[in-house]
Amino acid sequence: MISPLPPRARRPRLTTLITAGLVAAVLLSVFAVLGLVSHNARQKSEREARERLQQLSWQMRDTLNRVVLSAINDIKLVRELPQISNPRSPEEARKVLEALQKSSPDYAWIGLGHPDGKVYAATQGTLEGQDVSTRNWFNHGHDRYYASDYHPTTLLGKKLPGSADPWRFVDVAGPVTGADGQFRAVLCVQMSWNWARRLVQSLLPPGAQLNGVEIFVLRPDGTVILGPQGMEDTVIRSTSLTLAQSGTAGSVRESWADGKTYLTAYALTGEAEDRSNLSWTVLVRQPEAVALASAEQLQRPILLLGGLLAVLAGLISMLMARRLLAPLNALSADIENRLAAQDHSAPLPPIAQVDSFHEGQVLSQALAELVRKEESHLDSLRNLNERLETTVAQRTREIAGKAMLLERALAQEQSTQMLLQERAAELRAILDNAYDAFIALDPGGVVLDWNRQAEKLLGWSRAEVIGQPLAAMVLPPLLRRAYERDMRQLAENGGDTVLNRRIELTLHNRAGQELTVEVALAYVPRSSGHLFIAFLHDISERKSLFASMEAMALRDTLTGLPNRRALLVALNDAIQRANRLRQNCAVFFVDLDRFKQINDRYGHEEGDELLRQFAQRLRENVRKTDTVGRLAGDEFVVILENLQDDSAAQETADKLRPALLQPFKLKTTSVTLGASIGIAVHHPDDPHDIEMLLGRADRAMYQDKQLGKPQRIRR
Ligand SMILES: Nc1nc2c(ncn2[C@@H]2O[C@H](COP(=O)(O)OP(=O)(O)OP(=O)(O)O)[C@@H](O)[C@H]2O)c(=O)[nH]1
Repeated sequence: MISPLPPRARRPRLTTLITAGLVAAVLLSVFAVLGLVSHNARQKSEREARERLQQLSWQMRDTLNRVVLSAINDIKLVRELPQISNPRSPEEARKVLEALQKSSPDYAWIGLGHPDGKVYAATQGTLEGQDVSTRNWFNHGHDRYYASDYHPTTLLGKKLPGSADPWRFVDVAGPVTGADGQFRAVLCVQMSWNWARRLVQSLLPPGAQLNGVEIFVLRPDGTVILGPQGMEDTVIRSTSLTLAQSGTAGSVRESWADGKTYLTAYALTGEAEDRSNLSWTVLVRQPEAVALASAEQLQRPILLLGGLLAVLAGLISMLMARRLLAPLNALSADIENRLAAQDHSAPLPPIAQVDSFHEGQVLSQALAELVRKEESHLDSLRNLNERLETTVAQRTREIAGKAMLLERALAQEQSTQMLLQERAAELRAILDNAYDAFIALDPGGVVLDWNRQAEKLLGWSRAEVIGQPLAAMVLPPLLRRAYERDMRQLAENGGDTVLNRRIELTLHNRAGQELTVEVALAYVPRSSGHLFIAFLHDISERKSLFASMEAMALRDTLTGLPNRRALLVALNDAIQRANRLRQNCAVFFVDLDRFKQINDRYGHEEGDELLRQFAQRLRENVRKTDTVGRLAGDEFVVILENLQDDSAAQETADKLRPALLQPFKLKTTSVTLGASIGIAVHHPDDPHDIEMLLGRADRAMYQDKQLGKPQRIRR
């Protein structure tokens, strides 16, 4: 099976991309051209505007200079006249002055101030005789030509006819000297400021005013002495003013106090060599927006043209792209149909061939080749797939058969497991309820299992001992080394000395009490580590019972003394010790005299009591290391050891006799009776014969009884 292609994300068509790309390129070009043209147009407009404004400022400056210079020239000319330099009368001088005024209508007043500070002659006689000694023109015009700043009139204004604007004047003055070169007077021309206003109007044609061009004349402190309406007498601080006052002329772009940006041309009036006469600043400004309006206007048609070009380019590119991509679209539709075809075994028409352009031709041929290869590849895949499916079906059948077998084996295994678990549970129950304690150990002696009986016997719970070494817990220290040796031997060679046999062991329980147990040990070989199992049975009680019974069998029940059996053993041991130590030992055979009569007279109980007291007296009168026993009836035996010589036994018997003759206090009476003592001594080199030794003692006792006195030792 061929896996289907993943779903395709929606992508724009190539026609759209080409059209969009071309439109974007055209728009980009238009904007680039627009930017360039606009920039150049702005620069050009600005340059032209600046030039215009500068020309205006220069014209204004030159005209101002020229007017003031012309006034100075007039003064220079007139002062040479004798009517002025040496007037005969004020009338004579006045005539000359009025003639000058007539030729220059803007000369509002021309006067001649004498050194005494009073006006000597003046046009229309105005201010004649008045004191002008405090006026600037009078003071500065003594020795040089002086042109004053614009100023509102003081004296003269009141004398002149009324005007809409207050009268403002510019004073131009110069010294008048006589033929002898002596100072005679100051000649002053006061020019009405109206000529300056007219000058502005003549320089600014209506068109320029419409374009927002404005001319300012400023005093050095920035006060507007000539400017647009409302701005006169205000103070301006601007870069252009500063630049102009540095003596340069030019133009700047700057912000004015109204917040707008203006192109401003600046120039400084007065003579470059000496500006002390006149240093007004001429500023000619135009709002930048207006100055550059032509450049801005140029942008609109370019934009329009660009837009049209973009639309046109889009249309053309779309048509071209469609035409170019039509064969490719047919090709891709063909491929899509092939991809969408469900039945891959059905034959599909061949890939369409594109012959209209080279790349399409190469692409369609390459695709046709690819499709051919893919179809052949698909055929191989189909064949492979069929073979694979057959193989898979066969393997599946085999696996199903094996799975069934495995299932059966698993079921069998499960039932075996259950059986095993049941057996294990049974075994556990058997072990837990076993009469004996059960312990399982690994070859290292570590506890692996521990039944309930083991818990009872030894005191540790199963949980406490699992994983613990057994020997350290239950074996007395002395036995541990032997136990470890035995365990090693068991692990190495099976240790048949202990395996499968019952052995007796002494153990400690948890409380530290000693227990005697009978152990049956078995060895279980296993693939997962060998196992020793031990069954322990407590035989402590049986042992103590046996011991007490054994003790009873060796004791005389009436007197508590060793009986005949014990005496024979003790005598045997004494002979062995005597032989080993090369010392003598002796046997006393002691028999009560006329004991029968006690029984007969006082009864058996009193007879028993007498026997007990007699035994006690015997015990008290020999050494602790000596043995006193009762042979039978009223016959007793004393075994004496560590005797230095032959007389030692006789001496002991001699000491014993009087003690035995002391009265015995019975319940009902007190009796005194003697005892016959037979002595037999064993020397280290004598034959080891117990019966013979006892017989000798018995015979000696009989003789003693017969004699009624102690006998000498007989060999
Ligand atoms: N009360 C008592 N009497 C016993 C016991 N065993 C033996 N007799 C008695 O001790 C007596 C021993 O008698 P005999 O051997 O003649 O000794 P005897 O009377 O002392 O005579 P002689 O030895 O010749 O002086 C018997 O009468 C026994 O019945 C016993 O355990 N208790």
